[in-house]
Amino acid sequence: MDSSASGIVRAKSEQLEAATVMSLSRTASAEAITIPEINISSGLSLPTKPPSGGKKLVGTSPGRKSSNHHVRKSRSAQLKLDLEDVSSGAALSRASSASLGFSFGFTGFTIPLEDTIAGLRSSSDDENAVDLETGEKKKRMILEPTLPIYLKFSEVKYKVILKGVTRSTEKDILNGITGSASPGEVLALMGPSGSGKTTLLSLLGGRINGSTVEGLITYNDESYTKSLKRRIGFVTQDDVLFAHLTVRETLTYSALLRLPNSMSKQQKEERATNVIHELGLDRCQDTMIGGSFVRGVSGGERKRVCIGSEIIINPSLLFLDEPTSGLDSTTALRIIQVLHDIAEAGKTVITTIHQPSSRLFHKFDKLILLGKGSMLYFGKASEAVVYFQSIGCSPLIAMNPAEFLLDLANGIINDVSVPSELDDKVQTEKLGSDTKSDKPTPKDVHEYLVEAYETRVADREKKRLLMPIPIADDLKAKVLSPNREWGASWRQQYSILFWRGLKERRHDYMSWMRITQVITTAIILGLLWWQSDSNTVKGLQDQAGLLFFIAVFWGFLPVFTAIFTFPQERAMLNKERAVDMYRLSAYFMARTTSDLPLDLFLPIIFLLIVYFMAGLRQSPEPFFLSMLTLFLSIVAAQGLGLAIGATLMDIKKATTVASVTVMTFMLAGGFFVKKVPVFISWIRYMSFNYHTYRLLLKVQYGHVPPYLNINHLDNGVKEVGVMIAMVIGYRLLAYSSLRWMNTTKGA
Ligand SMILES: Nc1ncnc2c1ncn2[C@@H]1O[C@H](COP(=O)(O)OP(=O)(O)OP(=O)(O)O)[C@@H](O)[C@H]1O
Repeated sequence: MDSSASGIVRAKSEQLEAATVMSLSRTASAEAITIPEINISSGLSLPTKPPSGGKKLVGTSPGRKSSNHHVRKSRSAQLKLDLEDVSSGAALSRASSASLGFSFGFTGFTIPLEDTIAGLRSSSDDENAVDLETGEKKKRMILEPTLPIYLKFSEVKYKVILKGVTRSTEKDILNGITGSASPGEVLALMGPSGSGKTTLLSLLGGRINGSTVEGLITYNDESYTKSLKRRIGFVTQDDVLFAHLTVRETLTYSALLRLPNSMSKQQKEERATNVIHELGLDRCQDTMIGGSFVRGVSGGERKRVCIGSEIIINPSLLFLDEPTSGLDSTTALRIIQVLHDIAEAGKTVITTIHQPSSRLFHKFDKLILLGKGSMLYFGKASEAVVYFQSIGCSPLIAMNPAEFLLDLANGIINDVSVPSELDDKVQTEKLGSDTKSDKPTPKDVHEYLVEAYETRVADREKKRLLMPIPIADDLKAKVLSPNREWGASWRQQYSILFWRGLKERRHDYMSWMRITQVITTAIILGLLWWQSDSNTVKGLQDQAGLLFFIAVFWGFLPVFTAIFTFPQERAMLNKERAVDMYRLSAYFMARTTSDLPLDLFLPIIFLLIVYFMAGLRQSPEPFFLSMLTLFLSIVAAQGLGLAIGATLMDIKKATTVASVTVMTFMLAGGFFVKKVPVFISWIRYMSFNYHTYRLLLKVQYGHVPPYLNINHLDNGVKEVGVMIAMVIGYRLLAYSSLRWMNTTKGA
């Protein structure tokens, strides 16, 4: 047997082991809940869904002929294992290691990227899978190995402190939530609006921390570390995407920034293409995402793009906040099917869901039902109804299970039988009160359900969670790595973000409104000061007025353009920084420099028009020096706008502060008032209008005529020095504000 053939055999046999761990993890999860009265799950059982069964987006793993064989083998292997085998940890640990040596496609195990891959690919009869939607053959997605992550959480409590005018109050959001999710499973968090689903999801995803969080959340029995960010995908409820990028551009930039440096640019782009195929986005790949003012892709497609941006990194843990809200049931089912397939590929998937249809509901492996921040149920989704029946709550009419559970969580029991315990309690309470009705109130129902869960299930679950994860120490250690890893180098991040910024704002750059505004102003100024004469006192005073206006105009415009920069991108910045997509410094530099080309192009047109129409000093030197002075003024003013925007992060507040500031700077600029009281005269040194005006005067006239009543002007170096200090200082302030915002968010 040659080496490549032996590689294939080795890889295939390990693949079988890996398939076995998937079955095992499902089996382990299948025993999640055992209720004293009725045995909801019976220890080791067959997985609720076969590892490669069900409808898939694409066909199965390489060597489809052998895939059934694998499944059969893994199932029979699984049947042979008894409970000791599972809990001894050896089997899981071994199989987990094997799974690490393998890559997962969404639809099953695939081959490792290295060594044996070439041989296997050529021998595979299923390299191209069939898209269920179009029926077309397409290349299968190949992902690098995934670290299986077991998520456990015990007694998780969370409260917020609400600051009132006179005193602060505490509000309990979560009251001791316990549960777990294993690789290969989809755990759904369900409950009425405001029950704490998003909060729990954020806590589990490491997005909320602080002193108001209690309880234990572990990942392979280890606490959260920042290195986990690269193994976690988090799809937020709001689809935060750039409106003017296409679907392909969005996913490609995500791949370029987030995938490890060890992959080439081409491989990263290929990954983006694969994700597009996997999520059925081929038809809209060149369509803009769109937003409030731009028509773009549909809601379902947007959601899939968001999911794609997260699964592109091949995460071990995938969190999704209401991925189906606002979608029709078919699109919702399709998205849940995608999640199902992702889980089958060895990931742990946790999703919040509002009101799933029954078809959707049956796609979940495990379920947590929350009511007012308390646990009402944790266990297999398929057994939730049986559990509630066991505690005396049964639907009286045929109902979607999700609807039944949500009614219970809301305390609505119109079409639900009431347990005798609850009835007795209501009757007893009624005796002592005139107002109490016969029917249990939502509060009564909630208390009964919480108590039932506490007494019948909670302790058992908590004990179960204390058992260590049967996984090898070296795999656990991978979760522990304290180092942050960046997908791309600083230089690459800068360049990707720079070009992404240019693409996203290409429409702004070509904004005819802005160009027209500048050209029209220039022409009006040119006409008003048409061929002005600087040889007379009146003419010179007029020209000085023009120069001051130019200084003010190119001070105002950049400030009011720049204040929007960071507040507008705040959501995106938070989202991307939360997953360590790039360094803040790379983003800051890229964001502030990608606007410069247009910001420096417009004043050239402006000055060309005004300068010659108004008849300013006609020689190249003063023209270019005036141009440089304007550039300096623009970059300094931009810095002020960026600093105000980044510090306040609120467009309304920023606009108010900016207007007061620029007005003060304008008045202190030295044109309107020459004799300023000493105690406030320092203010002019902070005004870029003042320095720009003085430089423009110097460039035009060499010296300043005494009747202009301007302080002594030397060679202008001082003014240039102060402006350069402003360029740097304001930007440093803006950067520090962004960093502070980021730190306080705990990202
Ligand atoms: N920082 C906070 N300050 C005040 N209240 C908060 C805060 N965070 C969460 N809450 C409150 O906690 C409760 C749970 O919020 P959460 O967003 O987790 O609910 P949810 O179940 O996801 O709701 P929905 O389905 O409507 O999204 C709500 O009543 C919410 O108002």
